[in-house]
Amino acid sequence: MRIGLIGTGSMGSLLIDSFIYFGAITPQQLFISNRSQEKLLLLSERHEGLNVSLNNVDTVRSCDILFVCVKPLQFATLIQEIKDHVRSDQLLVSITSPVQIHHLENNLSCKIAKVIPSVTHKVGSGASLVMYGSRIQKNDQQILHDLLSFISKPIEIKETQARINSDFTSCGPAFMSFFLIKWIDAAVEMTGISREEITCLASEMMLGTGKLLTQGGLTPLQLQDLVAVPGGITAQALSQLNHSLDGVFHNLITTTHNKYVEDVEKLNELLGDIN
Ligand SMILES: NC(=O)C1=CN([C@@H]2O[C@H](COP(=O)(O)OP(=O)(O)OC[C@H]3O[C@@H](n4cnc5c(N)ncnc54)[C@H](O)[C@@H]3O)[C@@H](O)[C@H]2O)C=CC1
Ligand SMILES: O=C(O)[C@@H]1CCC=N1
Repeated sequence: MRIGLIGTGSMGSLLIDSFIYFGAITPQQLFISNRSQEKLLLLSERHEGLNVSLNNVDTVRSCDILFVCVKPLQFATLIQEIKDHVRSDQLLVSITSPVQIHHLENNLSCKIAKVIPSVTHKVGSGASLVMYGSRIQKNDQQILHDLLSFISKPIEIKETQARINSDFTSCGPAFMSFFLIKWIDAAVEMTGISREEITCLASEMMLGTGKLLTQGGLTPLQLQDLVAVPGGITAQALSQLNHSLDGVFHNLITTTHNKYVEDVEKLNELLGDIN
């Protein structure tokens, strides 16, 4: 199987590194291109045998599955460039939530899938969100599922729920890190503990919490109740947090969804059928 990847920015590069590191594919099976050369050179240095090009059409012509890892508003130019070169037997995988499957099926003759990855795949962890277009066969689903399983836990979702799901899976690591940064800042400022020491403890705590939720058979509520015994320190702090965080998550979801709708509207204009 030959894999193509266009757009070797942060997520494209992470997918390349992870697919190779976790043994999904060899560098020789990968054909990649990017608008600028610098990131391609860095990837070539890391992975001997990788096939690199500055020409996206070379990438399209060389592969069976093509990952498109450019930003939403960069799709129109790219589609214009590759649309006459894709084949009906090829599978194109887009990794960004606002570009809709119908935008791609309207403009490209190949099979289309949408996968929202996560930075957590760098360590072979986290869920990848998978959505299939109308031309996808059972066999294509199996191939994509097997490939993603090397680096993640693939979960099929409805495209209408891509935003809320990726709020958790792909924005989530940034949200959780933001929460930790604020908490660590306060700890350093108020107690004088070293940032390195408390960051190390906080990271171990996040790992352990994640394991309890994924492997330890606990729901978040059960976990909370195990720690927050009535009348204890945690229970008191949680009551304060509950008060302080009132409305925060509704605002968070409103913000991600408003930005998503804004992007989809721009894409509807840009990706109406391109002739
Ligand atoms: N960063 C994350 O955690 C996640 C990102 N995504 C999605 O991945 C997409 C890419 O994000 P990043 O990698 O962070 O962006 P980025 O800006 O780092 O990478 C985009 C790359 O595409 C290249 N590019 C743009 N137009 C091109 C073209 N016509 N031909 C060839 N290369 C072209 C750029 O030179 C750049 O290297 C975004 O749409 C984002 O929503 C999805 C899930 C998670
Ligand atoms: O929906 C997306 O495309 C993104 C990238 C990070 C989170 N969500």
